[in-house]
Amino acid sequence: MDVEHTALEGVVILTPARHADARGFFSESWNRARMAALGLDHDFVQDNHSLSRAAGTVRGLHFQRPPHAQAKLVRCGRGSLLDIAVDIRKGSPTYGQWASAVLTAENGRQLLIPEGFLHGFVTLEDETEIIYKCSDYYAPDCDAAVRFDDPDIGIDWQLGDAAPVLSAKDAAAPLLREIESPFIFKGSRP
Ligand SMILES: Cc1cn([C@H]2C[C@H](O)[C@@H](COP(=O)(O)OP(=O)(O)O[C@H]3O[C@H](C)C(=O)[C@H](O)[C@H]3O)O2)c(=O)[nH]c1=O
Repeated sequence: MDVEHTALEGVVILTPARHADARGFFSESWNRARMAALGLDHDFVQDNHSLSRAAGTVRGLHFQRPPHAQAKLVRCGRGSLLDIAVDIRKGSPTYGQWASAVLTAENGRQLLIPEGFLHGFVTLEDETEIIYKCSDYYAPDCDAAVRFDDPDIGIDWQLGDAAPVLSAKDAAAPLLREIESPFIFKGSRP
């Protein structure tokens, strides 16, 4: 499996091996022992899968507050998307900074996002499906969001002049500076 680190500590781009043959390919999209051997283990308990019909759909920037904070392992099942992580760990040297990866059904790339980060994505083509593992269960009372277009974060969503397809919840989300992040930076991983 190929492992590519990003500017955000703990946010990692993974590309599992694909075994191609005349029928197509086979890939172990997640192997807990292999992730543990890389020091990237998380106790995932829930798989999510969503379909976005139109290119230019933005979902995010979301997180769940403790005690139900979630690490996520994100991949694209159909189409293509730009996946985004934003560091909101207070005291982090990269607080408010973002990292991205283009995930497509073709490239098989995945983005690992630890607890303490916002997650969002924009679809790059119609009929895009995202599939991702979460390290805690859905907890609506802990569900939280930050504006996708927060100028202090300054994400390039590659939308050009087009307005995104956005949920009412996401359109009404606060700016990062308007929330109190519940996450504290604990220094580099051991
Ligand atoms: C997240 C979630 C949602 N739902 C229900 C609640 C709503 O009835 C419906 C749509 O929920 P929402 O509009 O929050 O879905 P997204 O906008 O795709 O939100 C997700 O998108 C960003 C990118 C994420 O990383 C999070 O997993 C999550 O916030 O699914 C569930 O039943 N279980 C769940 O785990």
